[in-house]
Amino acid sequence: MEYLRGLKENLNLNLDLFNIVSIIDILIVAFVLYRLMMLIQGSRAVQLIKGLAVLLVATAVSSLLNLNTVHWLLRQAMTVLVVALPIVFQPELRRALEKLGGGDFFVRPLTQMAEDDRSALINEVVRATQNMSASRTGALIVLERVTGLQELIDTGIKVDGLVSAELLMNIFISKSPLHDGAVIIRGDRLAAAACVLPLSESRHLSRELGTRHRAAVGLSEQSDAVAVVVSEETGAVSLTLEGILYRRLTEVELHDLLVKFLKPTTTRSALSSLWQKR
Ligand SMILES: Nc1ncnc2c1ncn2[C@@H]1O[C@H](COP(=O)(O)OP(=O)(O)OP(=O)(O)O)[C@@H](O)[C@H]1O
Repeated sequence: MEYLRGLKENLNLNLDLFNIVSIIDILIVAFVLYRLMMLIQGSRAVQLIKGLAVLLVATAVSSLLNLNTVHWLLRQAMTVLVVALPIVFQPELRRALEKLGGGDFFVRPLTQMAEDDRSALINEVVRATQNMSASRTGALIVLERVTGLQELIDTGIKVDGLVSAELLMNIFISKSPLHDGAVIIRGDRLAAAACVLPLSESRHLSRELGTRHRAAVGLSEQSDAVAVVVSEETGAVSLTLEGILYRRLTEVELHDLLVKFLKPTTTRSALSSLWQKR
């Protein structure tokens, strides 16, 4: 009897411990996995993970159906892949480790920032845009949402400064060495300037639009980022999202679109966009 009571108490204690420790454990793993997915999104690694998932499922199915030869072949392929992966993805791995060490891993995406901070950032972008529009200063400002833009950030020059209208205007002044190309904003930081974006090949774009606008549309076709363009020729302000170009925006229209498009994403929509075709 005594023994049974002791066993029960022991079990209860272990169950209590299991609950708290397991929940913390699961939360940590979920957070790390989520951040890892955000990190690799938009990079070549996404395609690779999809390929690996297919291979894993095929291996499991072949084992279940006793397809011995197919199963053996798939297992050999997996072994070769595991050895080849660190070599092929060496740049991505290095970047991920650098990010982890540099603290970028924990940068809060724009869409998940506190509302006041996001609203302050939008105001700075709108203020810079209006000033540059009035002075006909060409500009291309990219705001990262869920898709990681690390590969594009790497094409430019690292800035890593707090976003302000003054900083943006300073970068795009025509004599500035950083004025050519795009700036990319990640969270509340201006990550890099002079970045090269992919050009859109769309035939639906007006002929009067040059490469600055094509670059903004191109980026928005390949990622979920928002890009704001100020035309050097006309001072007109445009915004792109998902391949759509919103042209000749007033200050209020630009502000409202930014508020709308940068509103917080749910984890579900973030994850579903991770698996969208690029
Ligand atoms: N692939 C690119 N990525 C980022 N920026 C680019 C890219 N291609 C061009 N640009 C920027 O666009 C500028 C050239 O703009 P261009 O006059 O061709 O475009 P536009 O759409 O007509 O704009 P604007 O109305 O300002 O003249 C370049 O100096 C450069 O700063």
